[in-house]
Amino acid sequence: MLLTKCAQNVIKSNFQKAANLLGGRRSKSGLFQAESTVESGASRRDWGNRKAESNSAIYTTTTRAAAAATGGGVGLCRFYSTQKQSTGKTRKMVVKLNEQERAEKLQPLLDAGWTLVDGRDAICKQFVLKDFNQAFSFMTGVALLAEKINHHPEWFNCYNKINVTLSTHDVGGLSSQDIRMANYFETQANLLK
Ligand SMILES: C[C@H](O)[C@H](O)[C@H]1CNC2=NC(N)=NC(=O)C2=N1
Repeated sequence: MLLTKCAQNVIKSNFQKAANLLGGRRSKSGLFQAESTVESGASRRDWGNRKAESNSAIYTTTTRAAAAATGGGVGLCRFYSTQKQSTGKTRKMVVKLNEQERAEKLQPLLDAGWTLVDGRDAICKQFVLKDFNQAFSFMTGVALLAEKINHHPEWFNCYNKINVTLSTHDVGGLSSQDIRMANYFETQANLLK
C-alpha cells in the first residue's frame, strides 16, 4: 500500500509526538530510545564496571507500522524491556537478595559450609572429590546447569579439589540464581557421598 507523502508525514509527526511523550531521546543513529534503566551484564572481563546500556528492544505493532510507513525505521521508538545478553539469551531479571531471603535461603547454605567472601557480596566453598575424574565430571554436571539457567560459577579446580565462588555480576551481589546454583552444588555433592 503506497502511502502518499502527506500521509507519511502525518504518521511521522504523530509518531514523533508519541516518542516525545515516552521521554524518548534521539540517538545518534536517529532512532528514538527510551532512557534505559536496565543495567546489562557487560562482558565477563569488565563485570566490575557495568555500563548502563541496553541492547534489546520490543517494537510495538504501532511503531513497526509507523516505521514501515515512514520508510523503515527513522524515528522508530525503541522500548527497553528485558535484558538481551550478548549471547542472544534473554536473561530473567534478577535482583539482590533482601534480608529476609538471606535469613531464609542463604543461612542453610552457610550451615552447610558455604562462607561469605570478604569484601564481596558472594559465597564460596571448597569441594573435595575422590580424584580428578570425579571432580571434572562433577564440574561438567554443574556446567550444564550453568548454561541452562545462564548463570555461571567462578571456580578453580586443582586435581580433586574445586574452589567455588558464587555471585551475580549483573546485580553486583547475591541473587536467587546463586542460591539455586549453590543448592545444586550441594545436591550433586551429596549424591557422591
Ligand atoms: C551475557 C550473559 O548472559 C550474562 O553476562 C550472564 C552470564 N552468566 C552470569 N553468571 C553470573 N554468576 N553472574 C551474572 O551476572 C551472569 N550473567
